[in-house]
Amino acid sequence: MEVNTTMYKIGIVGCGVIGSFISKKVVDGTIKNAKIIAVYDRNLEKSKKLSELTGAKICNSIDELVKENLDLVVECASVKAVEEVATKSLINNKDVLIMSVGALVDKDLFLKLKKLAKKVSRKIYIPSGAIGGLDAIKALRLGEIYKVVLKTVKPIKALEDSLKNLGYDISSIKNPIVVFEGDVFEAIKKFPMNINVSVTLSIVSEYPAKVIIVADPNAKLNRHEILVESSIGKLKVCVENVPFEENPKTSALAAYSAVRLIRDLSESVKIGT
Ligand SMILES: NC(=O)C1=CN([C@@H]2O[C@H](COP(=O)(O)OP(=O)(O)OC[C@H]3O[C@@H](n4cnc5c(N)ncnc54)[C@H](OP(=O)(O)O)[C@@H]3O)[C@@H](O)[C@H]2O)C=CC1
Ligand SMILES: O=C([O-])CC(=O)C(=O)O
Repeated sequence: MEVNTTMYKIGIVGCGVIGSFISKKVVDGTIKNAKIIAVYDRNLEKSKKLSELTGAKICNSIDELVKENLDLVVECASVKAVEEVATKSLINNKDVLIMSVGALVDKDLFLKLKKLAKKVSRKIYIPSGAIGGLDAIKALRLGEIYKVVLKTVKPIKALEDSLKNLGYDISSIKNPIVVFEGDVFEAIKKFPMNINVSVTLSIVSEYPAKVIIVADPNAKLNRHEILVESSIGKLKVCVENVPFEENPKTSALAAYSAVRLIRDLSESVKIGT
């Protein structure tokens, strides 16, 4: 089914669990005809580790990485990194895949990047990440959408950093509690490492999601329950994701979805919406 047999040159910004997972899948051939050419992380040790695995050049800045001969830059660093990574990638004539989708809750930034991508004829890829059902929501969007709700239930350790920042006493949480209920704008501000999916959902539905976050001391999985109501029909999707051991904030599905997206770039058959 492959049509493009030229080598796809990839740069990675953020050498944490997602960056490492994508790199492993390039090295083991799951993503075919691709090579990791350059890596950058603010933590040099993590860059070195990925460089050892892939043979990629270690870059010392985003500026250095985007000057390399690349087809695609994969941002898997942080919400704060997105504007710089995406802007510089596009200006330097590279496609960009954004994992820290939360940054795009800023509509001005989203529209600015979209306009820039069009101007330079490059693409911005936003994977489904840790959720499912985006294919159906894209179609529902052609009707009228009037409700979008995301209820996320995560183990305490997945939410720990954000909860501490918000002043929660983690040790006192003995039963599942709602730690957030509000709109997508507030959700990503308070939980920037945990709820990127709410922004993906809002972008695809073009409707600001209502978000509920539950911290569950008994949970082992990251659960995302999605409800979309529209004039075309109702969609309910629930995913129960295995978290990464090395970073329990992140579901394995998020990394797999990026791997699948990159792999499918060279497929001639496209399935879903
Ligand atoms: N779209 C989705 O569905 C999902 C998105 N995500 C998001 O994807 C991103 C990557 O996730 P994950 O791999 O689990 O995260 P990790 O924390 O495992 O890795 C991120 C790496 O990027 C580094 N980093 C952060 N900011 C910068 C920067 N400005 N410049 C260079 N390096 C930087 C971090 O360094 P340091 O350790 O110093 O912070 C860390 O080494 C996160 O933003 C996460 O929230 C995660 C899950 C699902
Ligand atoms: O991996 C997940 O379950 C979701 C996540 O962290 C995010 O959306 O930021």
